[in-house]
Amino acid sequence: MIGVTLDRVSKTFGGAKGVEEVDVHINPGEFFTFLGPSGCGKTTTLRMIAGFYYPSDGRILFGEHNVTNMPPNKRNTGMVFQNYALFPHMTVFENIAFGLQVRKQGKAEINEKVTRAQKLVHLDGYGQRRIDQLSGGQQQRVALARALVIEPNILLLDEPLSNLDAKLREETRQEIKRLQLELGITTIYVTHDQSEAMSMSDRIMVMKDGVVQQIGTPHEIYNRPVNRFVASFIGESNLWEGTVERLEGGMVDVRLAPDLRLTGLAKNASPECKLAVGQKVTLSVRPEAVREAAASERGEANTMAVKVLLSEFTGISVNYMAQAGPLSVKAMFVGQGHRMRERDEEVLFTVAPDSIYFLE
Ligand SMILES: Nc1ncnc2c1ncn2[C@@H]1O[C@H](COP(=O)(O)OP(=O)(O)OP(=O)(O)O)[C@@H](O)[C@H]1O
Repeated sequence: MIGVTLDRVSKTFGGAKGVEEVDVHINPGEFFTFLGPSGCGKTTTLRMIAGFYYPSDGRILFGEHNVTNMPPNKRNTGMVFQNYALFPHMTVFENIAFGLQVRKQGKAEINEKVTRAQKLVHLDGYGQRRIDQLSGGQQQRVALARALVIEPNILLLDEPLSNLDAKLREETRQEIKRLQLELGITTIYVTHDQSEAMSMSDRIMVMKDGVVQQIGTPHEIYNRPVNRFVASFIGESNLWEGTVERLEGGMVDVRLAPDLRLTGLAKNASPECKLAVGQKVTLSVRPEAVREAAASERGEANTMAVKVLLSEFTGISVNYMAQAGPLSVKAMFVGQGHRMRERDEEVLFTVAPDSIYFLE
């Protein structure tokens, strides 16, 4: 198992910015994801690791080994592309065997390795099928087997699930995770789908406009986003703007409207957010952190009277869009105990101080 280091790696395309100074170390055996919207630079970064692009600046290391200018076929990476890039008129066996034949391995060895790879992705017995006789999910597994059969040091996956329907996507994502845990292979995964990133990754690198925004575990990124972009891109969040009114004993009071003030903990602030009296800040509150308050809690700190604009039942939760004065409030109640409120009903909502996160 080896790790991957990107040492201030940049890529420009004829003067246009691709990615800027990506600086990260991916640990041996780690499942690491590049996450961000279209055009943020995740594919460009992956392609530099594969060797399809060379960086304009910076260094790429596999373990201690500098591979910055090494051609792709010397890097021993296995790659799965969004469109799989399989040979449609060839059989499953021939597709999986291709990389081994290029490496001039013996027939018996190829047979054995391909059979093992087919088993690994649950395609035993499919060797003689042609690719165009397979479902999308099966094709995806052929692409995975083809990447793994060469026993790569690093597995690179570029949006491998985006051509699958929702149910198959879910199954295949568990399948990829199972394989990765079984093989313990260092894996770099590219996606724009935050739920995919959250459920599969050891760590995530969130990117925007070619620039890394945050690197952390799913838990850190979800609970301690560094800025508004990360907070709104990863899951849902209420983002409320206000002014710090009081800062005392580790507590922060923020005025959001003439008759609405919320109190949070000063320690729950992103590194970029400097809390000071008079300072404008953004409060990030996850919908599932909003709770319904009892009538007896009216007037207490952090309790707000809201008017329901929209309520929906999803099977798992009841979701609300509501209004508290000028503030839009998204809330989510999970579980059976909640009585669903109708449009225009007045309800009391409350937010625990420790579930408020302060952003710049
Ligand atoms: N070969 C290229 N020539 C010129 N510009 C490029 C090239 N490849 C990427 N870019 C530019 O670099 C930036 C990053 O693109 P990249 O494909 O890495 O983004 P991405 O996050 O993978 O997006 P997507 O999910 O749409 O593939 C974009 O502005 C893109 O237009």
